[in-house]
Amino acid sequence: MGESKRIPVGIIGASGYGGVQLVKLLLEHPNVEIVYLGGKDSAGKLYSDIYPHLGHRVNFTIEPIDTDVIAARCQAVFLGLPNGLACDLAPPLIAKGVKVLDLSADYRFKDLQTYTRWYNKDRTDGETAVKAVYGLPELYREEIKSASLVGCPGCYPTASLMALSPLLKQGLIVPETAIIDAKSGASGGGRQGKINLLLSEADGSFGAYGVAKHRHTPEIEQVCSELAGHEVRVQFTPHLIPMVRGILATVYATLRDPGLVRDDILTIYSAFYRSSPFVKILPNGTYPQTKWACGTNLCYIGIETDDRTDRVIVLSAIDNLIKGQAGQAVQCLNLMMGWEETLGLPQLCFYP
Ligand SMILES: NC(=O)C1=CN([C@@H]2O[C@H](COP(=O)(O)OP(=O)(O)OC[C@H]3O[C@@H](n4cnc5c(N)ncnc54)[C@H](OP(=O)(O)O)[C@@H]3O)[C@@H](O)[C@H]2O)C=CC1
Ligand SMILES: CC(=O)N[C@@H](CCC(=O)OP(=O)(O)O)C(=O)O
Repeated sequence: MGESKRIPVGIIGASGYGGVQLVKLLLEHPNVEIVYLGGKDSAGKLYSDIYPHLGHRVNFTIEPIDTDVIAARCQAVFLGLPNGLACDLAPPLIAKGVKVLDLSADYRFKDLQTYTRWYNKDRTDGETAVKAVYGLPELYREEIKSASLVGCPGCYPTASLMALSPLLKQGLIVPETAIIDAKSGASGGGRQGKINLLLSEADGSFGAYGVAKHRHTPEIEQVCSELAGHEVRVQFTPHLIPMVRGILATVYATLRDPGLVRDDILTIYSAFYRSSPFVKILPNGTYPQTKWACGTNLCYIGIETDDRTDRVIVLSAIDNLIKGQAGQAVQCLNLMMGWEETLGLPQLCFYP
């Protein structure tokens, strides 16, 4: 595709971590051209003043958010905003024919009452929300291809669901026994001044938060229930780990058939993800490290069984800002535009 065929795209929330990942990925994407960067407090600022390391590649000024201007300029727009804002912006954009990829939780839920309960915001955009597709290509690839509005999954749900989905879809586990123990780097909290993310709080320490009440729980349960064919409750515990990026999710569940061994499950996972270019199933006895996924759109999965406890243990590692956020959104855009799913998305990490 030549330069003139690039589609014009915008990024709202460009000054945030999701925004800057998108800028990097889209600058290197052969089929898009960034034509609009939007924000609130950052409006009027030169992008290179916020991110001087990009000064040699970008000459943008962040603009105030104006849906008429966005619709006039952009064919697709990424919303990288705090929860509760996209649901006001997406309806006018969708009505004007712009494809919307939302990185927040606003369009992840089928049942808006569940959203309101967990996110404490009433919704009046039901007509728009009903069009939204959950942006996990490994599960909803066909639906994403024809979507105009994609609610990209949270970082923890991405890591958790990549590990759990084959087990639930194939009925291999007792669903209610699933326990997800996940660890995230600090960039998962965004580019804001939060006390728990300060170096002096987070460095050299490691702890859980949101135990039995993290807002990603209902999102994970929504998809698990769909896969299992009945309502499923999971136990999800997130932890903040003193590193910048990456999530490792360790999932434990009781096998329905205790005779199932690791090799059988590896075969099932390989078949389940055979058309998913970003999923790497690790061979026997290899367990993923977050470092392998960092900077890439990959999800590494390792599997073990324990014949003493009749449990399966599945580990998945992603980069929370790429496969867990901006990269996944670009993967969805590729599908929505009918392009190769892997276009413009890194598959080799910066190592060590
Ligand atoms: N970080 C992660 O690992 C992941 C995050 N997400 C989700 O993606 C979204 C973006 O996250 P992240 O990039 O980390 O967030 P950041 O905190 O890094 O950035 C938030 C952005 O939102 C803009 N913003 C904040 N308030 C407003 C407002 N009232 N009106 C307009 N713009 C506003 C800010 O722009 P300005 O400075 O101009 O005000 C900033 O660019 C969130 O919904 C988050 O939950 C999803 C998956 C993973
Ligand atoms: C380490 C850290 O703080 N992580 C964030 C996850 C961010 C995310 O994915 O949130 P959304 O669902 O709102 O998009 C958290 O637990 O709140």
